[in-house]
Amino acid sequence: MLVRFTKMHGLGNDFMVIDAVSQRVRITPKIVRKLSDRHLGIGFDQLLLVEPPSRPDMDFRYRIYNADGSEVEHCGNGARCFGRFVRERRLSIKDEIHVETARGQAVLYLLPDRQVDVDMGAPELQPAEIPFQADQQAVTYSVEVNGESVELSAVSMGNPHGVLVVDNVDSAPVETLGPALEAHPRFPQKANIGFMQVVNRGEIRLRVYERGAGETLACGTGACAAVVAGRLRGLLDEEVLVHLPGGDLRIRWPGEGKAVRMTGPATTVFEGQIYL
Ligand SMILES: N[C@@H](CCC[C@H](N)C(=O)O)C(=O)O
Repeated sequence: MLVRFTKMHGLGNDFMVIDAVSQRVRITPKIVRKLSDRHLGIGFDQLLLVEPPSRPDMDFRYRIYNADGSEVEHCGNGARCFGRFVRERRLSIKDEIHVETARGQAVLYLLPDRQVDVDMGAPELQPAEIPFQADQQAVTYSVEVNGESVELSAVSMGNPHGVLVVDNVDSAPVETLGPALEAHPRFPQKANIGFMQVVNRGEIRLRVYERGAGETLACGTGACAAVVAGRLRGLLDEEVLVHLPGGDLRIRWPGEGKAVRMTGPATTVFEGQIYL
């Protein structure tokens, strides 16, 4: 089966995007792992599959697979690339696009200069919903890992995140604590782990060790989770500029029960065809 695809990225978090609206595609975890290989395949952090919606009030459904083949609930940078993709492939001419994800929905607003604004929905903070093992909801939790105790916030943006505050992201133990916390038993479905340095009340620096992909150049849901965690800890204002290794995202969160908004770029790199 010969399949057309587009290679895209959001601040260096890169994607293979496949139109499953106008072509037939069968994706399995094994195929995703093969395609994600940066030496033997296309190479990407996530594969995005654009499908017809299952509900009449939605424009599309979009499925997300991590490089390790696991299917996940949400992807912020992917949502922006998805928005540009449906416009560039003329699957939609709308500036406001409603999309179903594995655990909810997102609304995308296409802006000039390849910028996309995304309504990411309200964060979930109840431990059982994240999921995170704790007796009751708290702003931070002490977690034993690698023989030490770390303080983290647990937030779901549809997908699970743990967020640590560090003095300096450049020297943060992302390579050691990242994988250990990603697979920590208190995150029964694993988690994305963010390391946040607060620059001031309107600016943070962030590195994210992503579940199923390792450290990426940017993580959209990770940026939203970090701002939510920083706001809950009283460290940040409503609008925050998030500096990631691949570039900047603007995140806005008015507070509990309200949706998080994320604005940033989406870039097309090339188009191709591959036998699956
Ligand atoms: N890169 C993404 C998040 C992709 C999914 C994540 N690795 C997970 O397993 O939840 C983003 O930009 O949000």
